[in-house]
Amino acid sequence: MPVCQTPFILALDFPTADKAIALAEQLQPSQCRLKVGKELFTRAGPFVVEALQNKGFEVFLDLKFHDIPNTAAMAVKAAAELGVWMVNVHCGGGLRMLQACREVLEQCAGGKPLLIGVTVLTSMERSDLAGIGLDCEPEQQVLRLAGLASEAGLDGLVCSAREARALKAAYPDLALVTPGIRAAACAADDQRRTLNPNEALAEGADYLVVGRPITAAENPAKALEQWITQLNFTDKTKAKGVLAR
Ligand SMILES: O=C(O)c1cc(=O)[nH]c(=O)n1[C@@H]1O[C@H](COP(=O)(O)O)[C@@H](O)[C@H]1O
Repeated sequence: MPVCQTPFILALDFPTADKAIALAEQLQPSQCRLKVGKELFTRAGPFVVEALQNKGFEVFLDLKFHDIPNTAAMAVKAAAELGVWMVNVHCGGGLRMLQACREVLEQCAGGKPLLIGVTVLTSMERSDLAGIGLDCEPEQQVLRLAGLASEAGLDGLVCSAREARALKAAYPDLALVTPGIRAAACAADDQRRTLNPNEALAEGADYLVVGRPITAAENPAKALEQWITQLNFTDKTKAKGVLAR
């Protein structure tokens, strides 16, 4: 049975380890997993990951590795050695990069992190894809990249919850990690493909990544509690083995 009892992953996009740890101290590992991303990790390094793990939290190391196969795979290995629960890589690195990342984990002794492929960032819409030479809807590109992730044997995908229904139909075994979660009253910020938490679960999302709507609240711990109370997730977590490690 996993420690965490909800699908929430809280994005700790803070400039210092002190701020991230201070918030974690107000939360329980049963309420959410914690995500350490580029800003916090670049400033605080592995120390902050270890500090959060020592408080009992499962950590998603969100560094979105995207490089030549060997470099990306060695970075994934380093993440595994930190004992993180989940790590992500960009599917845009291509099939050989994804395979190298999956293969390196097979050689790791001990607990392996879930290896998750980022498809199309939730901040992007059709016009952004046009700007990088892709003349298609985000969902088409997401499905194309999901095919690579599935072929490479990854555990899941980062996508918008808007694509979750189509992805679950095509790739039922892949866990869907969905950022861009916004309650009706929240600002979208730089997100473009958003959905509210209950809609996201109804569409098939397995994990809900939320940052600013909770971390920028006056009382983030209280805000998280409210988000949990308003969520219809009981049946889903009981039914789904995917929420276990
Ligand atoms: O991989 C991610 O976590 C991620 C992928 C993606 O497509 N979109 C996305 O927003 N994220 C991350 O999810 C978090 C969303 O934060 P908020 O927009 O503040 O809720 C940020 O830490 C992003 O880096």
